[in-house]
Amino acid sequence: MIGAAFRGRLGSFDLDTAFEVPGQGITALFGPSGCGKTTVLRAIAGLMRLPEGRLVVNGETWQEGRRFVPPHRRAIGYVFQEASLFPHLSVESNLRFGLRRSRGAARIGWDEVVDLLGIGPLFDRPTAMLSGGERQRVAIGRALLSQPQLLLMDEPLSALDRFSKDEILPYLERLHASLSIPVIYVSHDIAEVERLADTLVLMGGGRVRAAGPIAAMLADPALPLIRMPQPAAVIDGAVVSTDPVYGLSEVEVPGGRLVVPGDLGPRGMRRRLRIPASDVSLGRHAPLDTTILNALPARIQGAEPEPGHQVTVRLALGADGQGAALLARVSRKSWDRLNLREGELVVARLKAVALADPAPPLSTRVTPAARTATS
Ligand SMILES: Nc1ncnc2c1ncn2[C@@H]1O[C@H](COP(=O)(O)OP(=O)(O)OP(=O)(O)O)[C@@H](O)[C@H]1O
Repeated sequence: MIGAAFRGRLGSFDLDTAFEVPGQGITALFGPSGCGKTTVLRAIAGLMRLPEGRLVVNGETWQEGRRFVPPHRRAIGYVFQEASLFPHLSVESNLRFGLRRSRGAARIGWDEVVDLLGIGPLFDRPTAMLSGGERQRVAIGRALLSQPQLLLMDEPLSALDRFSKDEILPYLERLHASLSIPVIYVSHDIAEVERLADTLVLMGGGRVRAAGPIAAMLADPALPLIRMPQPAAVIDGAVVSTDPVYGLSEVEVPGGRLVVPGDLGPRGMRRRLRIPASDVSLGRHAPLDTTILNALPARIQGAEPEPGHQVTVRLALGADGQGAALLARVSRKSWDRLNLREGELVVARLKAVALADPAPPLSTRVTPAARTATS
C-alpha cells in the first residue's frame, strides 16, 4: 500500500491531497495542467518538503510529523519528461551509473532490464545519437537499475512525437507485466492512462477528486471522465482460445466472453480491452442476423444525459449485472423508444472491441491488419 498526504502553499497555489493506492501496479496521477501532479510527485521523491506531509510506501514511512527521509535515502527511480542522460557517456556507462546508485536489495538484474527495454543494441552509442524514444528507454533502464522500491514517471512520453510514443508504449507494458515494482505515473493524456494504469488518482485544483481502480473510475457518474468527448470502458481479461482460421481470439472478462481480432497470445494471458461507448448499441433481444460478433447480456446501472440529444448508459456485463463495467452512448430517441430503465436486462452489442494496447507484448506481436477493431 502507498499512502500519501501533502498539504501546503506554493506561491498562490494551494495543495491539499491525500490518497491511498495499492503498493503494486501502475497508478496514474491524472488531471489538467497545473493541478499539482508534478508537485505531488516531487513531494513523494522528497525533492520538495511540504509543511504537512505523510508518506508510507509498502510499510516504510518516508515522511510523518518531524520524520523526513532525505531524497537520497529513498529507494526511488525518477524518470522525467526529457531523459536527462549524461551526454559525455555511452548508453552502457549511463546504465552502469544507475547500477552504482543502487540502494538496498537487488530487485531487478542487468540482463532483465536490458532485455525488457531492448537496449542491448544501443550500448556503444553516444547518447547524442539516440532518438527520443531510445533516450527514454535508456533513462527508464538507468532508473530501474538503481533498484528502486518505487518508480516515479513524470509524463515520460509527453516530449515524444506520436511515432516514438507508439514505439515506447509496448516496452512500458512489458515492464508492467514483468516487474513488481510499483509505478506512479503522471499524465494528462487519457489514452495513455487507459492503456497503462491499474489505479487512477484524479486530481483537480490541488485536490484529489477521487482515486480507485481505472475501470470503475472511467464509468463513475460522479466523475467528469464519463463526460469526455469519447468515453470508453477498459476491461481486463484472460485469453481463452485463438482461432487462426478467422484471426480471432476469445477473451474471458468478468460477466462474459468477448471475441477480439488478432492472435492475443497463449491461453491465460492477461490482456486489456478498450470499448468506446460510441461502439456499443443496446437491444432488448439478441440480434438474429448481424455481422456483430459480440452481443452480451448486461444490466443497466444508470444513464447520464449528454448534450446533443445523447445518453451515456452505464452497464454491468452479465445477466446478474455483476460483471465488468461497460458504457454505451446512444441517442435519446432510441433510449426513449426502447423505454429502457435502470436495472433492466438488455443485450449489449459491441461493434468494436480493440486491444487497449494495440501493440501487444513484443513476444506476441500480431500483424498490423489484425490490430484494427472489427464488427
Ligand atoms: N516552487 C513553486 N513555487 C510557486 N509555485 C509553484 C511551485 N511549484 C509549482 N508551483 C505552482 O503549483 C501549481 C501546480 O504545478 P504542477 O507542476 O504540480 O502542476 P501539474 O499538474 O504537474 O501541471 P503540468 O501538467 O502542466 O505539468 C502551478 O500553478 C505551479 O505554478
